[in-house]
Amino acid sequence: MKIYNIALIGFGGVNRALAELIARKSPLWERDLGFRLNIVAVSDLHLGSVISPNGLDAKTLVEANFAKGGFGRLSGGSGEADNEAIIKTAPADIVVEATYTNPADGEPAVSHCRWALNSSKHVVTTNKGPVAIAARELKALAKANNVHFEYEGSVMSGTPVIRMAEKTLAGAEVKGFEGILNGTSNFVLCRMEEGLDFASAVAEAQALGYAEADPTADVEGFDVRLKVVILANELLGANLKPEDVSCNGISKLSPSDIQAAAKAGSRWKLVGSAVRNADGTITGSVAPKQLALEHPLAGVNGATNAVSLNTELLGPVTVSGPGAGRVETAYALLSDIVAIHNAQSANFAKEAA
Ligand SMILES: NC(=O)C1=CN([C@@H]2O[C@H](COP(=O)(O)OP(=O)(O)OC[C@H]3O[C@@H](n4cnc5c(N)ncnc54)[C@H](O)[C@@H]3O)[C@@H](O)[C@H]2O)C=CC1
Ligand SMILES: N[C@@H](CC=O)C(=O)O
Repeated sequence: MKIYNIALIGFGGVNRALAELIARKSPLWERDLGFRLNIVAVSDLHLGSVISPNGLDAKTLVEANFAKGGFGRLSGGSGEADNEAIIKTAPADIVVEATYTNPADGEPAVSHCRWALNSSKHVVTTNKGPVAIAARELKALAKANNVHFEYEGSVMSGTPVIRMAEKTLAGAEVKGFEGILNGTSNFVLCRMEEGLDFASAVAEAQALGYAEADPTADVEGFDVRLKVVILANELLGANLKPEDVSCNGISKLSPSDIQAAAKAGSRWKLVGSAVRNADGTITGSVAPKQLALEHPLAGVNGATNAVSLNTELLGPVTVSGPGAGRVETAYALLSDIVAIHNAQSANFAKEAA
């Protein structure tokens, strides 16, 4: 049985959900996926850090109600989050980066990824900052160190988009895309259609684990802008930076705008898109759009996301599924680890042949 030692950087909603899944699903994963995940270190700004070379019990980690600095009470623990030491020295095969997304410069997560890759540890992350801002550098670093940098959860949480488009649609020639790429803002728009006020709808999205640490990123479109950059760079071969993508959010939409759209047989949606122009340049944008009810994105509700990829050979291909949520996003981390495991198993098989 293959065992992957993992270090969790950030122990908020997503990484905690991954630990919960490890506690509940390990026997199933051993049987169906052929590996076991062993948590050897955790570091969190609020809780501190802990290394345990033999592994920490996932159930205990999740169930213990740690106070601020609480990891300091554990054997091998400290009340401070010493991310750099944890990432560089913990006996981990895989670093799971799920600290907060910084839309400005991606830090400190970019550094977390660099430290891990330079220590020849694989990185799986749901953090959009390092992917949107430093993917080229981090992919090159991963290649140089013969490890993987995987980030399926950075767009549409656990719903497969990046790997699906790259692997399953290889050769179909993606020319552009448009989608609903933020669960919080879509949830807020839907709740406002039901009569809730903006602030209460945002508070609900926070309670459900959909929103960013600072929900301004959700409602002002900054989060979608990062996702447009990620998809454009991955699927269209662009080299966009966040500041290249025009960005408007939903915070200026009033309840009367929303009611007026309903009367006119349409709905407001926050749409992220990118297109390859005739001269080969790529243009990306984020903007609220009033979509007729017949539009394929108009019926997408709550924290569900959807993206239509416009391909040369198939026309539009639309993927829809959860765009946010703790367990849904933890699943993306598992899917990244499965991808690493499958690639490694294929390599071993090739070497053995
Ligand atoms: N929750 C969701 O639905 C989704 C989240 N993501 C991304 O996944 C990441 C994690 O999301 P959540 O767990 O929901 O966020 P969260 O806010 O619940 O947890 C983040 C955790 O990271 C810790 N943290 C912050 N800065 C740190 C640092 N410098 N060092 C160590 N720990 C630090 C915080 O104390 C907190 O416990 C974020 O980047 C988010 O944008 C991506 C897709 C969906
Ligand atoms: N806050 C984000 C989480 C996923 O990226 C969202 O609401 O979509």
